[in-house]
Amino acid sequence: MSIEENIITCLRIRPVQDSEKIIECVDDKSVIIARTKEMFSFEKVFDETKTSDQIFSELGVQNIDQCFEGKNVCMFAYGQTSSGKTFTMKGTKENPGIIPQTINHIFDKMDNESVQLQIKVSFLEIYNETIIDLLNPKEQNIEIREHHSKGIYIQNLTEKVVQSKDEADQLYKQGEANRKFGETSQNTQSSRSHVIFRLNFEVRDSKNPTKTLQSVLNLIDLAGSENIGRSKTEKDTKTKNEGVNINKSLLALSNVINKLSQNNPNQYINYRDSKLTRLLQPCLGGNSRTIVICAVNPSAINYQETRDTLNFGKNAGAIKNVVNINEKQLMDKSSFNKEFIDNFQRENSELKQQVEKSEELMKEKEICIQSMQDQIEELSVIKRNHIEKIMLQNEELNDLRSEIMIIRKKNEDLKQNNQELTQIIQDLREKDSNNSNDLDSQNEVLRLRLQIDQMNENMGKMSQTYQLMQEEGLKLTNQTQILLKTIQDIEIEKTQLIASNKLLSQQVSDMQKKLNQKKAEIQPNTIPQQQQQQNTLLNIVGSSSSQISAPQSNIKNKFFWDDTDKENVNNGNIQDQLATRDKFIMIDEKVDILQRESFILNKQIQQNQQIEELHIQLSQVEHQLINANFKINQLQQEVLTLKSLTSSSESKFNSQGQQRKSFISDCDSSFGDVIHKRSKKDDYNYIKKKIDTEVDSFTLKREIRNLNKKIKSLEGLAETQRIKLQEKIEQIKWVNIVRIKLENRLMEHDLTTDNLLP
Ligand SMILES: Nc1ncnc2c1ncn2[C@@H]1O[C@H](COP(=O)(O)OP(=O)(O)OP(=O)(O)O)[C@@H](O)[C@H]1O
Repeated sequence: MSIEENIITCLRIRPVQDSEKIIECVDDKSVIIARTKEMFSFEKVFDETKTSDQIFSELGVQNIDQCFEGKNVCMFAYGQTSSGKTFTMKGTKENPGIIPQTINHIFDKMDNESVQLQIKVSFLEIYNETIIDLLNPKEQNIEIREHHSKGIYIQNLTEKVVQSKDEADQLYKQGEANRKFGETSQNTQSSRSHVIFRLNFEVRDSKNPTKTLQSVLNLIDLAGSENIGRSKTEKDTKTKNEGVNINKSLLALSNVINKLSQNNPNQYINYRDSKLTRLLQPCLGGNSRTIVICAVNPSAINYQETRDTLNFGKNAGAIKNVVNINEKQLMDKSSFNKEFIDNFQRENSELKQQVEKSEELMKEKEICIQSMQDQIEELSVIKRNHIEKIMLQNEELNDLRSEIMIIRKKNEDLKQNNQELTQIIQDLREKDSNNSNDLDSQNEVLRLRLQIDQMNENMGKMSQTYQLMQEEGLKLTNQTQILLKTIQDIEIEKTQLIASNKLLSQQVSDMQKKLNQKKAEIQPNTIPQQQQQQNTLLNIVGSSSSQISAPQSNIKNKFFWDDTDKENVNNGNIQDQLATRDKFIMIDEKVDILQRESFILNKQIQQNQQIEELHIQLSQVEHQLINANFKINQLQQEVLTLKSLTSSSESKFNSQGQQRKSFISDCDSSFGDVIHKRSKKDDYNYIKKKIDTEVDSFTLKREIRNLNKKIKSLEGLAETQRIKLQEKIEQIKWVNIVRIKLENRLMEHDLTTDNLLP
């Protein structure tokens, strides 16, 4: 039974903030565009006050129920982006749309009316002109096919039988999660694809068990048409491309609708222009009840899009579909059995053929498997060999790594040595131009080796010399100690001498005092001539010894003059004359004593002067001694420094020599081991480093030689100083002897003078 009916069109106006709306509802079936007063009629107009529940109960229930009667039903929302299509079809958690409400309704109806129903669910998406199975998005091979009896169908699309509301709901949610959404200028959660949620009904007719009713319910949420020029996402190539594809498919849909609306049976309808129109083909002018929900956003800015949608609805409403009740006649028992047996036999023969083919295939596969097993075996052997080889190579590699590590370490050491030695070589080259040109040659290496051997010999000798020097150094130290002791003794003697000198000075001053006393005693009893003589004597005492002889002769002259005078006075009192003469004799004697005393004093003064000179000499000698001591200390210090230098150089030389020896032997052995693995450059570097090491040894030995020379020269200097010191000591000894002699003389003189004193 077929029923011709128009596509049912409804309008849903979404609520907007804009005060100026471009459409006005005339009644619940028509609207007019405010500006143009164009009127558009629909089966139903749902203004912004209508809820999703109301829409479903007024529009959904009655149409979906058609599926239970074997009629195909298709319901889709059409409109610009952000007009409320998804809100209408899917809805939100609080306001579930048509699809979730349909699921509820179907299973509620099944339960309530005991309908024997089998439902299969499939869910697909058309994204950028590609069909994606939303229940199995990994499936790539999804294609639209057409069958003479089945009609248009989708190959490999997942179809799942669902027994309950929850199962269906679960599948819907699963598909929704795989769906493509994105942000557009007008919608942050914009559908970037068309989605078709499909339910296949198979209803067993309770009145006639030989019949089943079969129908398909397509619930479609189309992607919104988008003004790409106005889109802020223009820069985003991906979004732009999506927009282009969406618009292209919607244009194809619009074209199909346009043509169909003209109701010209001869007109060619190009359903193949897009996947969308191809899939919707049965719903557009075919066997389906189709409900188009036109969704509009009535803001002034959307005037053109709203008008287009209204026109789309108008055109769609003009399309006539032929709705059939899709029955499937089930056979009676005998014909059913016959058909069943026929089918069974056909299937059986098909299966036999398949089995034969499979067996052939099996054999081929077995052969293949066998050859593959053989190959696997061969490969296993090869693999084992390879593993063994790899293990060996790994071991070799590890050995090589450790060798490389050692060589690297040595190279680093050598680099360091090289840096030091390069400088030395440069010096050597400057000093010895003959050597400079030959350093790189093997001959030079040999020559250097000879030199090194010679130097080693010299080193042995030098070590002996060094020992001798040490012994001499010890001797020198002892001598120095003795000298120091002597200096100390001299110091003590010097102090004693100073004390004696003071004593002597005191004695001299005492003597002068005594002399003055004598003078004072003589003065009152002397005649003017005597006074003159006394004065002369005092003058003599105070002057040098050479001046003494003149006053003596004067005194004597005086005596002679006195004798003449005596004769002159003979004519007077003889007694007085005799007394006077005695007096004169006594004075004469006293004068003699004084003259002697004066002479002794002069001697003492001379000796004092000598002692003073000796003191000066002594202090000079002491000063020299201090200098010599200081120099000796310096020399000792230098000797010590040189000793430490020599010992450190020697130890450095020994350790470096040891290192070099071990390094050279290591290098030799490493070189021998890895010679086949090393390049010529390595060999060159190796030889160069060896030469450098030997040059280093040569330089060190030369340093030691220089140091030893220096030690020798210092020792010579020390010896000279020691001799000088010895001389000084001799001088001091001599001074002491002189001093002692002088002291003895002074002692003797003291005694003499004491006797002379009254
Ligand atoms: N009738 C309505 N009542 C309340 N909110 C609505 C209504 N219609 C749409 N909206 C809201 O408007 C926004 C856009 O709606 P929706 O995503 O359904 O548009 P769309 O036409 O599907 O857009 P697109 O084509 O870009 O996917 C959503 O936030 C939605 O919740």
